[in-house]
Amino acid sequence: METLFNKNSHSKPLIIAGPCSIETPEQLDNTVQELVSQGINLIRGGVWKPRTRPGSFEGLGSIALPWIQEIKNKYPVKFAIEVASAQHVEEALAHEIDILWVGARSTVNPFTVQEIAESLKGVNIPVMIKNPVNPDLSLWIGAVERFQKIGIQDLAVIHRGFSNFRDQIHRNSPLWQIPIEFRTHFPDLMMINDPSHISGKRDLVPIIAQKALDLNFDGLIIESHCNPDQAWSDAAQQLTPKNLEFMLSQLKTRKVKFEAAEMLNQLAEIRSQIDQADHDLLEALHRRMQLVEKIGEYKKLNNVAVLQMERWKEIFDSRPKWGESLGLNPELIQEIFGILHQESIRTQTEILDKIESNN
Ligand SMILES: O=C(O)C(=O)C[C@]1(C(=O)O)C=C[C@@H](O)C=C1
Repeated sequence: METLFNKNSHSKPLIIAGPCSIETPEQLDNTVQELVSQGINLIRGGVWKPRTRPGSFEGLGSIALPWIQEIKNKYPVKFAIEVASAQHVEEALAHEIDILWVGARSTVNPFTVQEIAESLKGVNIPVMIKNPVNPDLSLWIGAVERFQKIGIQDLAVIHRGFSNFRDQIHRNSPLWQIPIEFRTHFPDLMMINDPSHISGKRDLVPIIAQKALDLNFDGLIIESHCNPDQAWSDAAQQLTPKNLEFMLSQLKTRKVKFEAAEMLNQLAEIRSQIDQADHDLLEALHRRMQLVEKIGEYKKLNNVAVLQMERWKEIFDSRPKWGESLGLNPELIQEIFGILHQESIRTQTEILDKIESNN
């Protein structure tokens, strides 16, 4: 079966672009015309828009669907929209929509995901699943599994970032470690980045998009509008098709792997040094834990509390400084020692409890 989301059939990142929301037939036509002239043939456009608060533009709904059909008759494009219910799916299929996506607010709800998946039983259509709004890897994995179980094979996922309370920079925090970990579970699934929703402002879009390519994402879904400042939704983050074209021309695509033999030799050499450094690190860690256990026994013998705030504070203050003088990021060192201290407490508590129960 021919699939759209096949990692091996795309040499360049897959680009999906289009307006946040479909507003008028003219806005849709003008935007698509410009995108097509740049060679973009996968178009996105919001029809039903789940908004955080009432009063924001929630999409035109069903009346926009025939406009999409007209656009598809006029231009050689495939069209993607968001669906959030079985009813949406039915209407989208009736209007020959080519690609569906499940939004971040739907992915959080297994009932909704299941409903959408079941409405697609026996249908051969590409589906993209956005990460849930909250940073919950299992929910994202679960959503993919629900579609796989129903038999949907042409699947991709979209990393659109996660809701946050105080991230001053991003609209949705990228928390890159989550999509990276996701990929360890589904290495063959295409992972598409959505720099528009992560950044929330157009100046930041290229930076996020480049970071995604540096991390080997397979594609980008980007909001583009013929007149972004007048957009009915997400005005601050949409790019004109011209700006999008410029941005795409500036992005550097990276090779997935080292290829040349000489590079591979050098890489193998440096990696073996890393192996040695990691080994040293683990031995040092082992030594530290043995000393911590020794103090644990001593604390038990003398009936002294596990937590020693003064000493801990001294460590917490000094280690980041030591690290910094070696050129290491002090915040990282603080985090590492925080984890080590938790482990010391756990180990020593175990020692104290164990000896006590033997008495
Ligand atoms: O110095 C001690 O008392 C220890 O047990 C070691 C250690 C540590 O991990 O460095 C562990 C627990 C204390 O709160 C302070 C420090």
